[in-house]
Amino acid sequence: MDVHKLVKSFGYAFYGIWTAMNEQNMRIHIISAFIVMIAGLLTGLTKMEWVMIILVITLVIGAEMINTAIESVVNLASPEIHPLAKQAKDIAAGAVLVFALASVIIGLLIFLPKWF
Ligand SMILES: Nc1ncnc2c1ncn2[C@@H]1O[C@H](COP(=O)(O)OP(=O)(O)OP(=O)(O)O)[C@@H](O)[C@H]1O
Repeated sequence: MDVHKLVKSFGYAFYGIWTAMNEQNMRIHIISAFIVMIAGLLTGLTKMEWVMIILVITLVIGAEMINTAIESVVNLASPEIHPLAKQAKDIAAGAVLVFALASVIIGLLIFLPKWF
Protein backbone atom coordinates (compact mmCIF):
# COMPACT_ATOMS: atom_id res chain seq x y z
CA MET A 1 0.00 0.00 0.00
CA ASP A 2 1.32 3.42 -1.04
CA VAL A 3 0.79 5.48 2.15
CA HIS A 4 2.16 8.66 0.57
CA LYS A 5 -0.40 8.41 -2.26
CA LEU A 6 -3.18 7.66 0.26
CA VAL A 7 -2.29 10.73 2.36
CA LYS A 8 -2.21 12.88 -0.79
CA SER A 9 -5.65 11.58 -1.83
CA PHE A 10 -7.05 12.51 1.58
CA GLY A 11 -5.46 15.95 1.16
CA TYR A 12 -7.21 16.42 -2.20
CA ALA A 13 -10.52 15.29 -0.68
CA PHE A 14 -10.18 17.73 2.24
CA TYR A 15 -9.28 20.46 -0.24
CA GLY A 16 -12.49 19.53 -2.12
CA ILE A 17 -14.52 19.98 1.08
CA TRP A 18 -12.82 23.34 1.71
CA THR A 19 -13.47 24.47 -1.89
CA ALA A 20 -17.14 23.45 -1.70
CA MET A 21 -17.53 25.48 1.50
CA ASN A 22 -16.95 28.66 -0.51
CA GLU A 23 -20.29 28.07 -2.24
CA GLN A 24 -23.15 30.13 -0.80
CA ASN A 25 -25.61 27.19 -0.80
CA MET A 26 -23.09 25.05 1.05
CA ARG A 27 -22.72 27.73 3.75
CA ILE A 28 -26.50 27.82 4.16
CA HIS A 29 -26.52 24.01 4.62
CA ILE A 30 -23.69 24.16 7.17
CA ILE A 31 -25.31 26.97 9.18
CA SER A 32 -28.63 25.07 9.09
CA ALA A 33 -26.85 21.93 10.27
CA PHE A 34 -25.31 23.82 13.23
CA ILE A 35 -28.70 25.26 14.20
CA VAL A 36 -30.31 21.79 14.04
CA MET A 37 -27.51 20.28 16.15
CA ILE A 38 -27.79 23.02 18.77
CA ALA A 39 -31.58 22.48 18.82
CA GLY A 40 -30.90 18.75 19.22
CA LEU A 41 -28.59 19.37 22.18
CA LEU A 42 -31.10 21.72 23.85
CA THR A 43 -34.06 19.43 23.16
CA GLY A 44 -32.38 16.15 24.04
CA LEU A 45 -32.46 13.43 21.39
CA THR A 46 -32.12 9.66 21.62
CA LYS A 47 -29.14 7.93 20.02
CA MET A 48 -31.34 6.78 17.13
CA GLU A 49 -32.65 10.33 16.58
CA TRP A 50 -29.07 11.65 16.47
CA VAL A 51 -28.22 8.94 13.91
CA MET A 52 -31.11 10.15 11.73
CA ILE A 53 -30.16 13.83 12.11
CA ILE A 54 -26.48 13.19 11.32
CA LEU A 55 -27.46 11.00 8.37
CA VAL A 56 -29.73 13.60 6.77
CA ILE A 57 -27.24 16.42 7.39
CA THR A 58 -24.43 14.50 5.70
CA LEU A 59 -26.71 13.42 2.83
CA VAL A 60 -27.76 17.02 2.12
CA ILE A 61 -24.19 18.34 2.34
CA GLY A 62 -22.86 15.43 0.24
CA ALA A 63 -25.58 16.00 -2.38
CA GLU A 64 -24.74 19.72 -2.47
CA MET A 65 -21.08 18.89 -3.05
CA ILE A 66 -21.92 16.52 -5.92
CA ASN A 67 -24.21 19.24 -7.34
CA THR A 68 -21.34 21.74 -7.19
CA ALA A 69 -19.00 19.26 -8.89
CA ILE A 70 -21.58 18.67 -11.67
CA GLU A 71 -21.96 22.45 -12.11
CA SER A 72 -18.19 22.81 -12.50
CA VAL A 73 -17.99 20.02 -15.09
CA VAL A 74 -20.97 21.45 -17.01
CA ASN A 75 -19.40 24.94 -16.99
CA LEU A 76 -16.17 23.41 -18.33
CA ALA A 77 -17.83 21.23 -20.97
CA SER A 78 -20.48 23.73 -22.03
CA PRO A 79 -19.66 27.35 -21.19
CA GLU A 80 -22.16 28.35 -23.89
CA ILE A 81 -25.93 27.97 -23.43
CA HIS A 82 -27.11 24.45 -24.19
CA PRO A 83 -30.35 22.63 -23.27
CA LEU A 84 -28.42 19.60 -22.00
CA ALA A 85 -26.27 21.84 -19.78
CA LYS A 86 -29.46 23.28 -18.33
CA GLN A 87 -30.93 19.79 -17.89
CA ALA A 88 -27.82 18.52 -16.07
CA LYS A 89 -27.64 21.53 -13.74
CA ASP A 90 -31.36 21.60 -13.00
CA ILE A 91 -31.59 17.86 -12.29
CA ALA A 92 -28.54 18.03 -10.00
CA ALA A 93 -30.05 21.01 -8.17
CA GLY A 94 -33.37 19.13 -7.99
CA ALA A 95 -31.60 16.19 -6.35
CA VAL A 96 -30.33 18.48 -3.58
CA LEU A 97 -33.86 19.81 -3.12
CA VAL A 98 -35.24 16.27 -2.76
CA PHE A 99 -32.70 15.53 0.00
CA ALA A 100 -33.31 18.90 1.67
CA LEU A 101 -37.11 18.46 1.69
CA ALA A 102 -36.78 14.94 3.10
CA SER A 103 -34.46 16.26 5.81
CA VAL A 104 -36.96 18.98 6.78
CA ILE A 105 -39.74 16.36 7.08
CA ILE A 106 -37.51 14.05 9.16
CA GLY A 107 -36.47 16.99 11.35
CA LEU A 108 -40.09 17.98 11.95
CA LEU A 109 -41.04 14.36 12.74
CA ILE A 110 -38.27 14.25 15.35
CA PHE A 111 -38.60 17.71 16.93
CA LEU A 112 -42.29 18.59 16.81
CA PRO A 113 -43.52 15.83 19.17
CA LYS A 114 -40.84 16.87 21.69
CA TRP A 115 -41.76 20.54 21.57
CA PHE A 116 -45.57 20.21 21.58
N1 LIG B 1 -24.60 26.53 -19.99
C1 LIG B 1 -25.91 26.61 -19.72
N2 LIG B 1 -26.80 26.32 -20.69
C2 LIG B 1 -28.13 26.40 -20.44
N3 LIG B 1 -28.67 26.72 -19.25
C3 LIG B 1 -27.82 27.00 -18.24
C4 LIG B 1 -26.40 26.97 -18.42
N4 LIG B 1 -25.82 27.31 -17.23
C5 LIG B 1 -26.82 27.52 -16.37
N5 LIG B 1 -28.01 27.33 -16.95
C6 LIG B 1 -29.32 27.45 -16.35
O1 LIG B 1 -29.59 28.79 -15.96
C7 LIG B 1 -30.43 28.80 -14.81
C8 LIG B 1 -29.78 29.64 -13.74
O2 LIG B 1 -28.72 28.91 -13.24
P1 LIG B 1 -27.79 29.44 -12.07
O3 LIG B 1 -28.38 30.66 -11.45
O4 LIG B 1 -27.46 28.30 -11.19
O5 LIG B 1 -26.59 29.88 -12.90
P2 LIG B 1 -25.30 29.06 -13.10
O6 LIG B 1 -24.64 29.60 -14.32
O7 LIG B 1 -25.61 27.60 -13.08
O8 LIG B 1 -24.59 29.46 -11.76
P3 LIG B 1 -23.11 29.15 -11.32
O9 LIG B 1 -22.44 30.48 -11.40
O10 LIG B 1 -23.29 28.62 -9.93
O11 LIG B 1 -22.54 28.12 -12.27
C9 LIG B 1 -30.61 27.34 -14.39
O12 LIG B 1 -31.82 26.84 -14.86
C10 LIG B 1 -29.43 26.63 -15.07
O13 LIG B 1 -29.71 25.29 -15.37
